[in-house]
Amino acid sequence: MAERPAVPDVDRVAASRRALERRRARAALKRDLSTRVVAPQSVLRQASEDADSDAATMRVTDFLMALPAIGAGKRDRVLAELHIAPVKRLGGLGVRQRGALGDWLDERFPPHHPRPARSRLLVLAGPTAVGKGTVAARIRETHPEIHLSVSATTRAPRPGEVDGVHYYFVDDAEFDRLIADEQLLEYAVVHNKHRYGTPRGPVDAALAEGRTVLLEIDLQGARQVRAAEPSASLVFLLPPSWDELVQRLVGRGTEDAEERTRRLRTARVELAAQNEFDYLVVNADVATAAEEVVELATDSARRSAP
Ligand SMILES: Nc1ncnc2c1ncn2[C@@H]1O[C@H](COP(=O)(O)OP(=O)(O)OP(=O)(O)O)[C@@H](O)[C@H]1O
Ligand SMILES: Nc1nc2c(ncn2[C@@H]2O[C@H](COP(=O)(O)O)[C@@H](O)[C@H]2O)c(=O)[nH]1
Repeated sequence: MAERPAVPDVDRVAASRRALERRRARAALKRDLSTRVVAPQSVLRQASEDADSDAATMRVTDFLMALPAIGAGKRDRVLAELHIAPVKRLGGLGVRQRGALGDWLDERFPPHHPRPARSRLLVLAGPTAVGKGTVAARIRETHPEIHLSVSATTRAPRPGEVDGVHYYFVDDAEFDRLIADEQLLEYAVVHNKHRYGTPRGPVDAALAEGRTVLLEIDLQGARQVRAAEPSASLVFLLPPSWDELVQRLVGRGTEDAEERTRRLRTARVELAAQNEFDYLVVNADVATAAEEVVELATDSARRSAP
């Protein structure tokens, strides 16, 4: 029998580097699935459209285990029910298997359906460090006709933050007074730490002038606004990936490790609630995300015009 030619060392090194990159990319994709930064249906779609994608090379067992609230028992029952062998990779599924898995995902993780905007009151929410403040600042710069609400907060200013511009920085007694006088449209303790609230007066005044109003607030606040004003449009800002979100939080450098952990815990809860929102906007690029939000605002204004 002819001997196989030896694989040159350089090829072996390159191949093992590629394999390592693949494993890292699949691990990142699993983090995106478990935190709901990406929908499982879009990963399945990617796997079927591009045989060379990271999604295609992921084992179905790993894919299922990365989904929120799916343990080993559930995984095995799903594989048996859908007649999928545990060794299968997403890219190697047959048409029927892919269809069955897609149907199961749709039932277990209902896809998001955008809802048309109905009023000039727009809420921008999303996990910590996704870029809500940055996108809002860009809108302030490029669309001065949109009124950006300035919140009251009991947290201390960060370097560079100006009272009355970024927030109204108040103490606990003042925040209590605002609540007692019913001056807040909504308020909440955010990240289990400080209180934040939207002053009602400026919002009412801007709406009365026919302006579009943008509130940059957390999930609890968004829910309160929806309850008080059901026609408000709720926009949820998503990061391009979980790792990018962590990178942005660390890169901002304004929180210590304990506070970052607290914020990332809240981020998971907020991401799990994204389907409550009318629109999902991915903030991969600030200018593009800001324009998408402005378009929604313009659309709302048109629909709510008398
Ligand atoms: N599209 C983007 N690409 C890269 N970096 C971004 C992008 N958007 C925002 N950032 C950066 O991410 C960091 C967090 O942004 P920002 O403070 O606006 O987030 P946030 O959602 O308002 O956070 P929090 O809820 O914690 O206040 C900042 O350093 C900002 O410069
Ligand atoms: N419910 C409300 N949440 C608010 C308001 N203003 C800001 N926020 C949210 O707080 C966190 C943390 O903000 P940070 O400036 O300390 O990083 C962030 O998610 C904001 O959206 C508000 O008036 N009401």
